[in-house]
Parts: sequence; structure tokens; C-alpha cells
Amino acid sequence: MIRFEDVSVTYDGAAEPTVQGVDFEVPEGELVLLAGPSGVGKSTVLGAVGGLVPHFTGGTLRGRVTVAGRDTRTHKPRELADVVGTVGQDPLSHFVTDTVEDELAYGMESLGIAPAVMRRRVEETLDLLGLADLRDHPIATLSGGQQQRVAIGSVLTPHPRVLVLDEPTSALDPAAAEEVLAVLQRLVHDLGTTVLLAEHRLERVIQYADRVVLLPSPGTPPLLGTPAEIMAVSPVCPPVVELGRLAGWSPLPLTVRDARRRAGALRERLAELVPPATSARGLRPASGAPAAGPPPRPRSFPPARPRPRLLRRHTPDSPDPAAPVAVVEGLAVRRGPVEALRRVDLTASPGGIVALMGRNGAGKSTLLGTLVGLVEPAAGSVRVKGAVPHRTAPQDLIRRVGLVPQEPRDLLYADTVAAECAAADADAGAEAGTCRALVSALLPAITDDTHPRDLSEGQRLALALAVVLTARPPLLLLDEPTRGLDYAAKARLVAILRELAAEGHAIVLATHDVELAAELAHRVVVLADGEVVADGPTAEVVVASPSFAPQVTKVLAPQPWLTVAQIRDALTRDTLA
Ligand SMILES: Nc1ncnc2c1ncn2[C@@H]1O[C@H](COP(=O)(O)OP(=O)(O)OP(=O)(O)O)[C@@H](O)[C@H]1O
Ligand SMILES: Nc1ncnc2c1ncn2[C@@H]1O[C@H](COP(=O)(O)OP(=O)(O)OP(=O)(O)O)[C@@H](O)[C@H]1O
Repeated sequence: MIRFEDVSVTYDGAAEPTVQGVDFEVPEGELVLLAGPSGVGKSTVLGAVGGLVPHFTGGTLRGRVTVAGRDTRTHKPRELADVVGTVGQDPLSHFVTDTVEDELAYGMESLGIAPAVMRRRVEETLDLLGLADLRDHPIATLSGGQQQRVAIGSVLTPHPRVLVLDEPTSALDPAAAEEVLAVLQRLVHDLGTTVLLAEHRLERVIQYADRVVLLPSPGTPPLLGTPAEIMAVSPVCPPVVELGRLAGWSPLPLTVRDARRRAGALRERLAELVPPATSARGLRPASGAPAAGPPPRPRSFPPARPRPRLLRRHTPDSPDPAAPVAVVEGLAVRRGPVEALRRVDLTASPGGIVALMGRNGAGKSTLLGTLVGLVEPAAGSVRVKGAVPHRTAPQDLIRRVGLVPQEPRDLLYADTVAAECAAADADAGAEAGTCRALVSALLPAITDDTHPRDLSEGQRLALALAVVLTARPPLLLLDEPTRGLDYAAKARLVAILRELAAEGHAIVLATHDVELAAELAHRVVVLADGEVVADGPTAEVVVASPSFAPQVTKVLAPQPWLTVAQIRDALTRDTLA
């Protein structure tokens, strides 16, 4: 159904092809996963299926790509629209209408589908994706995950024979991600739809894949095989596979269920050992609620234009190093008709890392927004290093807090990576080269002269993270900081954030990435419908929740292990003892 014949893509101005030797076929009715490190060319391959690469992106495509027998060289993207539905990494840039319902209908209208059929499919899709309550809402007012659901719904309604999805679950809460993948699997099984999707969080998708196409490194031809074959050699793999490698299991498990079946001996050995308590990792148990702080407004969303470059290096101005950096009490926020937060308490203390979790639309970004003064409370109080964020001048606020927003693009203004980094150093009063070193530390292979617009999703996030980390704000806020990041980049981000926490910064991150929360957070706060429904040490909160438990916890329950790294450390210590 999809066929790549010796395809290479070279973007304009690039010395080398971004991908080459791409030669594989996706048969009708299969779900194929495209995996590989950040920036390796997954979006480029996906874009070539619907003809967006090179028709919209520019560059040169050599070889041949055909979809349902149509050559993408001779068929423009709109001449493929009846066969291929594509969801890109940035849904906002693809929306063409204003409301949820209109967006779901739009693709069908342009294909001339009968109104009665359209009506039925819109209703079905609203239910399928949990969007019924939002049907009249303007898309611009939806949370990130709600927008991602609309984007997925809008390509499902025309019932295309081929679906191409770029990180379709990156903004979805764990339950929503499972539901969307179950819907895709049903389309594959019941309607024979062909699905090609790229995803970094392999733990979410590997069990649904018939086959995997792995792009191992930039410019290296892809490997094609069953999930088990590819996971045996892949540089990117989910925690259960990593656990299987550590324990020497063969064949490697792909699911929690497989791993549980094999975990008997490991469980016995681990029963003697004690996992390090996450709450002991330097967290001062914040009495009361978790907190966050305001980010430098100039580097936050919505972007202030022209952007004052005012970030300054953090000079702690609190005489008591243990005093909370941010305190939120009884916070209520209204956003349009929505009561986005109610009675929220949160404390962020120096050295503490708090993960905000909860369903799409629960209010996580709103809470971060109040800490940077972008969102005004309706009731209650928010203090960041003593200041009331929405009443504090940006130049004062930015010395207290920095935010990496959910859409890193909102933070980037310059024409090149080098210029962006130089501006970040100047804003932060940091030594020249600081930001650039952080970019390289997170993801190597990002070149100085690239326009931030042309970076891959993960590369752009790495740049935005580096820009904010350069300022080293006392309170660091991160909204979904792992979209587009491969496991290695995530591990490097974890190391950098731990170091900052150890130096006394307070960190609050909103995330759906349960593995990240397990690895990094001292404390997890779960929001539901605008209210705090759980707040405690990570191990306690995630172990108690099937939705938020990481894979290792599920495999080894009731033992309270969270990550493969913990187990590796414990086994090493045991062997040395
Ligand atoms: N329009 C473009 N012009 C120039 N270079 C581009 C363009 N789009 C992508 N690139 C470059 O091609 C490389 C691959 O990008 P691509 O987005 O395909 O990677 P990816 O594997 O999808 O990454 P991620 O996992 O971070 O989403 C990157 O180095 C990126 O900078
Ligand atoms: N500008 C706005 N106008 C009206 N409603 C809004 C606006 N921004 C957000 N909302 C609504 O407020 C609620 C909370 O949104 P928020 O973005 O804080 O959720 P979230 O927990 O960050 O979600 P996600 O996990 O999907 O990013 C949602 O119901 C959303 O639709």
C-alpha cells in the first residue's frame, strides 16, 4: 500500500541527504511503527508518504514513493488526500477551521462526502476520542492534548485507506493514548486501514505494531523487522526491553505481561534489596502543596514581541535557602467558560522536583501559566519568591522563574540556532557558549546555521530547553519536556535537571510521560478536573495508580521499583557487596 524504492531526501542547502537507502513496503492492513533517535529523519519519511516532502518542504527526493499505486512525484498532496490522512507533529499549524466540530467535518467536506454520512461520522468520532463535551469549543482554547485528539479525529472522519501519524500520542495522557491506539488497531483490523506511525514512547505503541521500521542513525538505511527482531538491535527501546536486556531474558519481552511472566527469578533476587526511596533523593518533603514559579515572560508563551532580552543569571535573593520558591494557596482560575483550577495548593522548594500529572485538560498548563503570570487567578494566591506573578514586571519575574512552554516554537525567534544561543547567553548574562553547550549536551548533531523552524521536533525542544536552562532560574517550569526526545536525550535532560535541583533550583514539570516522572520527580501531584486529587512522594503516588505507574513498577509489583536504573544500581551494589 505504501512503497519506498531506494528513496533519499536532501533538504536545500544540506551537504548530505537526511535519509537515504529507504526501501520498504507497508502492506495493506498493517500497522507499522517507525522508530529511531531524535532528528534521524522519521518525520521526513512520513512526510514523503503524503507528498508533503518535498512538495511543501522543499529539497530533493530521489527514488520513488507510491501510495495505493500513485506516485507522489506526479501526484500533489491534495491529489493524495482521498487516500492518505496525515497528522503532523504540530496540529495547530494544520487546523483550518475554528471549532472542534467544523474541523472534524472539514476533510469530508473537501472530499464531497454526503451530509448525512458526515454528520454520523462526526458524532462517532466525537465519542471515540472523548471530544463530545468540547464540540462547540474554539480550537484555540483547547489544551495541548485536546488539540491533538482533534487533529487525529479530523483525519479519521474521511476514512482514508492510509493513515500517517507523527508522534500521535505525544501530548496525550496515558489513558487517552491507549484509547487512540486501540482505535487505530480497530481500524487496521476491521477496515484494513494501513497505518504508519512514528513514536518515541515505544512503551506505548510497540505491542500494537505488526512490524517496525528502524532508522538507526542519520543517513543509515532503515532496518525492517518484527518488533522483537528490531528491539533486539535497536538503540531506542522501552523500559521492559531494557529490563529484559539487564536480566538476560531471551526472547526479550515487549510488553509488561511478557516481562511479568519472566520476572520470577529477578523478583526473588530483588526482594532482598531495597530500592532507593525517591522521596529521599534530595527532596525536602514540601509540607502542604507543590508549587511552581514564573518563567521569564519574554521567553514564554504567548511570546512578547518585540522580545525584551532580559534574562539574568540567577542570584539567589532569599536569605533562607530552604524557604519555598513558590507557594500556591487556594488557587482558582477561570478560562472562558471553563473552571480550569479550583482550590489548588502547591509548594515548590529548593532542590525539589515536582511532576504535575493528570488527564488532558486537567489544568496543568494553566497552573504553570499562573506561576509565570500569564494567567490571572480568580481566587487564592500565587507567590513566586515573594512576588505575585501577574502583577510583577517581566524583568523582575524573569529573575525568579523560567518556563519551557508546551510548544517550544513560542520561545524561539532568531534565524539560526547560533543566533538563538548567543541571544540566550546575552539575556542570561551567561558566559558565551553556555547555551550552545547545553544544546549539544542534550542532542548532538544540531548544527549552528539551521533555522529553528527546520529543526526536528526533538531538536527544537532541546534548543528551547537550553535557552531556558541557560538562565538558570530559581524556579524552572517545563510543560511536556520530552516531546520528540529519544531515550538517550531524555536521560541527559534528567541528568541536567537533577544537577540543577542539587544546586538548589526548584523544578515543576507537567508531563504525561510516566517514565520521566518515575525517573526524575521527587513528588507527584495529580490534577483532575482542575483539582488536586493526589499529592505525595513519587513512589507512593505512581505505584497506587494503574495509569501513572511506569513499566518497571507494573512488572515487579508489589515491590516498589520504578526504573531500570534503580534495579541496575541495586544489582551492581549487591554483586560488589
Ligand atoms: N524543511 C527542512 N529544511 C531543512 N532541514 C530540515 C527540514 N526538515 C527537517 N530537516 C532536518 O532533517 C533532519 C531530520 O528531521 P526530522 O524532523 O525528519 O527528524 P525526526 O526523526 O522526525 O526527529 P524527531 O524525533 O525529533 O521528531 C533534522 O536534522 C532536521 O534539522
Ligand atoms: N484560553 C482558553 N480559553 C478557554 N478555555 C481554556 C483556555 N485555555 C485552556 N482552556 C481550558 O482549560 C482547561 C485546562 O487546560 P490546560 O491547558 O491547563 O490543561 P492541561 O492539563 O495542561 O492539558 P494537556 O495535558 O492536554 O496539555 C481545559 O478544559 C481547556 O480546554
